Amino acid sequence: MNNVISLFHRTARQGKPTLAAGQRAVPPAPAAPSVPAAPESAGLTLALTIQRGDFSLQINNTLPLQGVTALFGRSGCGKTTLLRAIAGLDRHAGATVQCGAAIWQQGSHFVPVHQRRIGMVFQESSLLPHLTVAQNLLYGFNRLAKHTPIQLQPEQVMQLLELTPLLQQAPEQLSGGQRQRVALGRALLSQPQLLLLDEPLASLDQQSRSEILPFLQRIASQTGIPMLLVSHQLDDVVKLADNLVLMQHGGIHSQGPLQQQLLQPELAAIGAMSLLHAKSSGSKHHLLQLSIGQQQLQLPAPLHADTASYSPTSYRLRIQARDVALSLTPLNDSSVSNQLQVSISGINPAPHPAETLVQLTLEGQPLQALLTKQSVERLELQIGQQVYAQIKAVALD
Ligand SMILES: Nc1ncnc2c1ncn2[C@@H]1O[C@H](COP(=O)(O)OP(=O)(O)OP(=O)(O)O)[C@@H](O)[C@H]1O
Repeated sequence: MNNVISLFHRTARQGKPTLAAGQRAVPPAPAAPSVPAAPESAGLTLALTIQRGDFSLQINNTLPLQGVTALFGRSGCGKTTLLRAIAGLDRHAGATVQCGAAIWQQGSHFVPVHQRRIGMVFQESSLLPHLTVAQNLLYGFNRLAKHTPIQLQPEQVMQLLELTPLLQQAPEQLSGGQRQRVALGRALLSQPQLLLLDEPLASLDQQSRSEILPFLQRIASQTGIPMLLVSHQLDDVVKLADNLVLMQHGGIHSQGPLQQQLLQPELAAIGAMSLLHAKSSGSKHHLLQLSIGQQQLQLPAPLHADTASYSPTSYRLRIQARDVALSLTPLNDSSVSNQLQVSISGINPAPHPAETLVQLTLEGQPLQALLTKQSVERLELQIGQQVYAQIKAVALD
């Protein structure tokens, strides 16, 4: 059984991800350049009605402007249309787009895309082919309007994204993942108050995706610049996002903190999973010692976790519902070492008629278990009951 639990390190300082652990090709983030925190903001207020043939997008919502917010939904539900309207790439009459205190569109007022403080990265990076990496990075930075507040210097961005070795290369000499890193750097150097990322990993193979994810996590934790991330991949969303906006049929079905949003039945249909926040008290014999409230679990430490420079204090655990089993009493004769006391908070139908999705509460955090209906009946599981959750196999992403 693979990928049962994935670990993502979060800084104790900010409570946001800084550097993913596990199969990362990227070492822990170097000492972070000091980056001023982005100002607190009231959110991204949107009022839009867009009609395109049979498709209509209707949005009347305020999205968070903190951390990473994923726009998630089926193909054709309107994610890119919404992102383009936010960026000002498309102008739609009657729309309102307000980012914090900045009104980008309202009535006849329309701030063109180049005057919105937005950094954008798309599926295919659009680096200028005749310029080196350094020149690409600095292209926009050297042309910033005089009054633009500089929150990130080129050296900081190069360090953050480990671009220094690539500076003299041409875009055609870079791998897909490296090109996306440069595109991210260029976007950051435009001094954005919001990063818009439209499937930035979609054109990459699995190896490149896992290489670039930690950099996205670094950006989120070390710059404080809010990100709106369009993604088809729930796995990527769970690794990166703090909030999830679930889009359906041209509208926002629901939005909220990722941990709660994962309980939405629409997401369970894709593959129910849970996100748990755990604290670490270090590692022993290559096993990370983690606690969730009063309860403990152990997981194989990421390979670089034993180094002195790598000592995160909090982690996110991603657990597939199908990898959680339940018993009425603690099991002492099982190979499963992670056994946690939980209470049943819901028993719901699963997409497959033979299965049931059991919602659990573990020290105040939601956990889901996908069981057969037969097992639920045999154990006579009921809401409110205290049971033991065995998290079967353990693997790190
Ligand atoms: N230029 C256009 N003219 C007409 N219809 C369009 C145009 N662009 C998009 N659409 C339609 O608008 C709808 C929403 O498209 P959009 O690209 O926003 O969806 P999406 O959720 O981003 O999809 P995907 O995940 O596949 O990228 C789709 O039904 C699409 O066919």
